[in-house]
Amino acid sequence: ACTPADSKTYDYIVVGSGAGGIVVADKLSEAGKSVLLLERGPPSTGKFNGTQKPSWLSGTNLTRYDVPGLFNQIWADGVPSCPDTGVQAGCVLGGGVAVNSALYWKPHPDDWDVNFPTGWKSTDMAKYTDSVFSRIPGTYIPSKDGKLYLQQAYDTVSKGLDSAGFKYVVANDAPTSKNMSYAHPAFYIANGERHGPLRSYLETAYARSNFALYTDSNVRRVVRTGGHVTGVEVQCNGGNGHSGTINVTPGTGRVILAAGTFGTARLLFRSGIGPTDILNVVKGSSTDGSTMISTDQWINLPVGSNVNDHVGTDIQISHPNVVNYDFYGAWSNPVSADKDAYLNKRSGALTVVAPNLGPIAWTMVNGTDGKVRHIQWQMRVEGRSNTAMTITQYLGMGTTSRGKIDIQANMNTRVVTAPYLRDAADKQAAIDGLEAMRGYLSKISGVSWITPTASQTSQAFINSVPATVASRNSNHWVGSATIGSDDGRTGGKAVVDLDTKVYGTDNLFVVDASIFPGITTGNPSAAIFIAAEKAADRILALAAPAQGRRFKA
Ligand SMILES: Cc1cc2nc3c(=O)[nH]c(=O)nc-3n(C[C@H](O)[C@H](O)[C@H](O)COP(=O)(O)OP(=O)(O)OC[C@H]3O[C@@H](n4cnc5c(N)ncnc54)[C@H](O)[C@@H]3O)c2cc1C
Repeated sequence: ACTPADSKTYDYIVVGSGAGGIVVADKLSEAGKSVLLLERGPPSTGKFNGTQKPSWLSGTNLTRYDVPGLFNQIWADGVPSCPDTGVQAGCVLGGGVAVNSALYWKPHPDDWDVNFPTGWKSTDMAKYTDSVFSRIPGTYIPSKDGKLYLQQAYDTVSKGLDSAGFKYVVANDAPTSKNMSYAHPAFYIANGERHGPLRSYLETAYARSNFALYTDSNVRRVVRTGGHVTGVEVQCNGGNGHSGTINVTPGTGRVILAAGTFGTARLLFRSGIGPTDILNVVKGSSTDGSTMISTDQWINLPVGSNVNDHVGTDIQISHPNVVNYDFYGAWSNPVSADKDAYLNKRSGALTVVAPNLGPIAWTMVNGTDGKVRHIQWQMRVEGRSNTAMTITQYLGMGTTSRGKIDIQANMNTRVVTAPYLRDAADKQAAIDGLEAMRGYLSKISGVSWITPTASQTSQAFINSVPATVASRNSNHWVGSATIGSDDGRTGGKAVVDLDTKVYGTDNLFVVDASIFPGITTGNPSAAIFIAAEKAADRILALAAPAQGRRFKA
């Protein structure tokens, strides 16, 4: 049943329990602050009372979010998706880190040094990186018995990479080796179950008496007078949700938005923060128009205009040695020996992240504009035949193209400009990277090409895949509320300052993927955890807003 808000106040209200929100909420509560973490979605993993599971998991404290071999089934009934977001995203406890493939990479120094402003360079991030990796060590051997399972595709492709001159690394022991290198995929899995922030930071936060978590509680907008936020408006989403206005501690309390690249942008827009044309859409809407904060209090910032994502291009090969395991069948009819090995020993094929990833490889391309671009090659056993592998080229760190998101009158966010291959140098890097990889993969004896076909040039192939969300989406969206010292109110790109505080406010912050000025080399969640630890430190070091400022515009 829905619970109406009471008069309790919090030093910090954190909106969204994803990669950024969980970590920042834990660090703030560890410092003794009272913290409320608000999540719009329902519980996910078993540890936090999730319930979605196949019958063979009944009686266990596990759900489909916990068991790696069931990750294909996470979306089966649509429960975790965010229907108002325009792209795939997880609207459950844990956000992206509950629904993703749990791939986990210690960032390459360029991820900070090229993209981030002063104070957020790789040397500044080193201690937070150590902290994150001590709390979430990750592993490339998910099975508790220490063995790797279903390695046929991995073995086949890695032999080809060896003969092409690639170097094998243990990825998180060698984060700087991201050129002509490959690794076993690394995951935040422990004891054969999904680990990550849900099983580390959230558990420690949850054990503290100064921490509260409300699931099924959707924040509609922040309540503010001028630049000072007093609380948030919450709508109950059923389940155990809460509703009403929840306030921060008068004078000193703060609100942290961690609702993801789309969710945070939506909250800012609905709170009168963003480009005027987009705020006018909110003002014209039937849901928000009559109650929206008045135009004289709008804060004009470039929210939504610097978004980025890995540029995803799928190629497919096949090889007679590749074996396709029926992970979909594992939902209702698991191989009984595999089910027993999982239930009794947390070992075996069901500890393999569905749909079974092959080697992950990295290359770098020198751009025609003089800038280096990083590519991650992510292989999985899935495709047009039972012996096919799909290999996604993730063109990432160093790309210069950016896109834009906005909000529609029904309060759904959407991508208005996709961030893919808009600049010539990005496109050329995708072509050059592919051309080289085709050569490397041809070293695999017995390989056949599905796409591109042998007669198609790499240029023709890259050009044939539309630069749209439908064709290129990599689920790694960043950048709708970019961090920087170039204040967006006066022509800069930044929405938040170096303390992650929204420009023009004195107690509103953003701590999630939105603040990333550009995409990382690998899948981004580890970098988001690290950034969230760093942000917590900077926020805690800030003096409280001066009393009396709170009623000024
Ligand atoms: C299918 C998929 C696979 C992926 N695979 C990987 C991978 O293997 N490895 C990796 O590193 N990254 C992966 N990613 C990306 C990674 O999960 C995201 O980059 C990361 O989770 C983003 O963190 P965040 O904190 O910005 O937002 P999120 O993790 O999306 O969290 C935002 C949270 O805020 C909540 N929320 C939103 N709006 C509101 C509101 N108004 N009120 C209350 N709560 C709200 C959401 O429900 C959500 O829980 C994947 C993403 C997806 C979708």
